[in-house]
Amino acid sequence: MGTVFKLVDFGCRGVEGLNMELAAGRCLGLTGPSGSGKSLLLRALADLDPYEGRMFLDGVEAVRMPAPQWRRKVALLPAESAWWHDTVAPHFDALPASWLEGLGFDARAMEWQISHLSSGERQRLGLLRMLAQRPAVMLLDEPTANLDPKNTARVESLLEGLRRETDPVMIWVSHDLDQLRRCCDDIMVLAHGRLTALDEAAAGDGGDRAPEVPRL
Ligand SMILES: Nc1ncnc2c1ncn2[C@@H]1O[C@H](COP(=O)(O)OP(=O)(O)OP(=O)(O)O)[C@@H](O)[C@H]1O
Repeated sequence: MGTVFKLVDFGCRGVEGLNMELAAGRCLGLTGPSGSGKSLLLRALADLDPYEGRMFLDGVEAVRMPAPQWRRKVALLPAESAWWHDTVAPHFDALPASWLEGLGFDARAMEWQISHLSSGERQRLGLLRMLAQRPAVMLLDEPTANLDPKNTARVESLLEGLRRETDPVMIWVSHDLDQLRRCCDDIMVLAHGRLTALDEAAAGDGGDRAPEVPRL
């Protein structure tokens, strides 16, 4: 299977010189100290913030695609999702009932007032809204940060099922290393403007060496 998502000399606020290839179906875990730039990196990958260098999806460079089209394909789940209608339903064109149930909702959730949602409900519905776009690349910014263990398990299970069915690329930001070990193929640490494999970072082996180019 060919490369799906590729970064060449990619840089944004806080990260530079990033070269990476993520094949379809791969999930990259991304962790690092608070304020190290993980959210900013995801925003740049979604073409929501300025970046340097080049990024490609299935060989098509981002600059060759209208930004809204890129963002539908390379979709960001932000830590705080934005809502613009009064109720849930108008934010969705179509949503499989199994996904709704998988995250612990029933059809009545579609009628709920946005202003009445708990932070965990917003987070889970925000994830469903992103998934409903059927993106090729999912940029998940702490997707279970507001959730209890039961709902965390629901989210992990739904995403694992989708990985098996539709082969998206995922970049999953979290401070929970156990979660990243459960859900991701590889884990990298963002610190001081560079990405390092978790094992290397843990061994304090980063030194001044340039990080390996991950081909995942
Ligand atoms: N629009 C902005 N302009 C300037 N600086 C910003 C902007 N947004 C965030 N920052 C700063 O950039 C740094 C990285 O922020 P970012 O939100 O990416 O961190 P993070 O690694 O996701 O942190 P956390 O783990 O706490 O969520 C922080 O110091 C933050 O204050």
